[in-house]
Amino acid sequence: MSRLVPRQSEAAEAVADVGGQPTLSVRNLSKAFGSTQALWPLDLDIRQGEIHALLGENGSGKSTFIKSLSGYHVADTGSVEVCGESLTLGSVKSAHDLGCRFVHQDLGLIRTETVLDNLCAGGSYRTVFGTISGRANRQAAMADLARAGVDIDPKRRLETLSPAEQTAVAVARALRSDDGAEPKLLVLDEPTARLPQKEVAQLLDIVRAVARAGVAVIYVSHRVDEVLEVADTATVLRDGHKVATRDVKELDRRSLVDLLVGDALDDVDISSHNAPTVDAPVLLAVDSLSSAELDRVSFEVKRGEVVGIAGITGSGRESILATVFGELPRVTGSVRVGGSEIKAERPDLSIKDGVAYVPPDRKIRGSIADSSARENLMLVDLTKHWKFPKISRRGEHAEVMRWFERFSVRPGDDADRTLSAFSGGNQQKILFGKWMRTEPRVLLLDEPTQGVDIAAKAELHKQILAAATDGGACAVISSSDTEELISVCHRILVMRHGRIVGTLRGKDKTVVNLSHTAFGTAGEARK
Ligand SMILES: Nc1ncnc2c1ncn2[C@@H]1O[C@H](COP(=O)(O)OP(=O)(O)OP(=O)(O)O)[C@@H](O)[C@H]1O
Repeated sequence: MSRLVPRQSEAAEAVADVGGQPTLSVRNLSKAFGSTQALWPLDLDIRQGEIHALLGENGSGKSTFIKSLSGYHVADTGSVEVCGESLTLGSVKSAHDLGCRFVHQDLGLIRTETVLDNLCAGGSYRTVFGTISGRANRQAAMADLARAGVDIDPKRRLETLSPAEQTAVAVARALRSDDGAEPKLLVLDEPTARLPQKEVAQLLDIVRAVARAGVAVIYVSHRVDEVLEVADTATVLRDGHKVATRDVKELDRRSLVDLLVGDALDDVDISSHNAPTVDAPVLLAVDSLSSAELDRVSFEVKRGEVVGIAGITGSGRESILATVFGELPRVTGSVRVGGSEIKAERPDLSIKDGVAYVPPDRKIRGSIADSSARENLMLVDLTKHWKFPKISRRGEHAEVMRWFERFSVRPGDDADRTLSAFSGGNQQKILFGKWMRTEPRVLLLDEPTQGVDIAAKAELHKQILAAATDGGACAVISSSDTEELISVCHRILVMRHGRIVGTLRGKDKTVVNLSHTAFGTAGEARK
């Protein structure tokens, strides 16, 4: 059994600076891409053992900053010191040698391998007299894992671990010091973006453990509440400028959101939107749908309704919408939209019947990264601008600009740049626009706001609600973000072991109820 090391006192208090020198000292660091100044000259100091949150709206420059630290980008100006030693800008090796470590959202682990093999990836096994020693490696692995605050058997296969534990393995691997380069700084890029709510607390414990071990942590996140809970300090970027660096003790949710958006934020609250009337027609009817991961799932969604799907990883939540859409194979069951049958494995026909599906892994399935934002937006339906014998570029451009404005895509004036040159959150907005322009009757949204900043998230939520309540459509949202489901959905279907085990609506839609139902600890589930 794995166990997470109990939470201790605040990290920053536990570790004193060595000789008063910051672990990370950044001066005047800047980076432009063509005419886009992604990062204006930036100064930043981070102490040993400090958890420093980095926040900012989509396209504010967070990734550019981190990639300039890691050596992936060559910064245009500035200098970086790690514990007083100069980093060679643009050199991945220099960043590593000085102790900078990076854990990205996709973790870069092999699910079918053991924890030990993942930790030793790249061949860094311990040897005794030239022979790989199982015992020495296991002991070293346990020590590495303890550094990330977990006690996991290194012989376990990675896929048997919870998502938070898998993140701990990625952190432990990043913090290995086999080659003699002691880790000093750990950069975590949105580590909780894909975690179910219940595991967020575990992940935050891992971050605290790392800081207690004396490593400075840069914690990139869009989640304000998490930042307030775990970070000692927060830096907010906006349009490539540093807006502020604050002691988190001086901040509350309101003041941090104000720093982020520079304006009052109008959060979405489902209670201000009418639920569909009892006699509203059923738009989506799923009947006894089974697949490799689903077990006789049935539900209906009425016109005007927004329904959420919750559940832990492996519950069926991740595959249900792709199966309904016809992208994943079905074993039995039927899906009907407004009376017509949606065939299995024929997403092309689903689209014709008015179904839109926004997949979670937009980089793989949702978009063509090398095509322009305009081409991606127009992809699903080019007929609107077809004027024999060619496409009207002017009409197309005008429509693209309208979508850019509606979703505040940044930069907002260049739809011809490739999609991959937009920040992650802006790519998601473009992808969302692509489907919204087909005016779907049924919107299937898988993790629709992952990586999207707080203001854009509120805007996307408004658009989803408007599409359902005013536009005569309905929406189903599958999300690991419990608060998103609670604030946007009229009712939430909770999945476990491939089945719907409970439905939460009204006052029952709480984080606690949701977790209990998802984990099967709520007694007899509500139906
Ligand atoms: N390789 C690139 N080529 C051109 N422009 C880029 C490139 N990478 C980033 N940009 C631009 O630099 C700006 C900052 O982007 P960056 O990815 O740093 O934002 P971010 O804060 O990480 O956003 P997100 O939260 O959406 O990931 C954006 O305007 C983006 O379009």
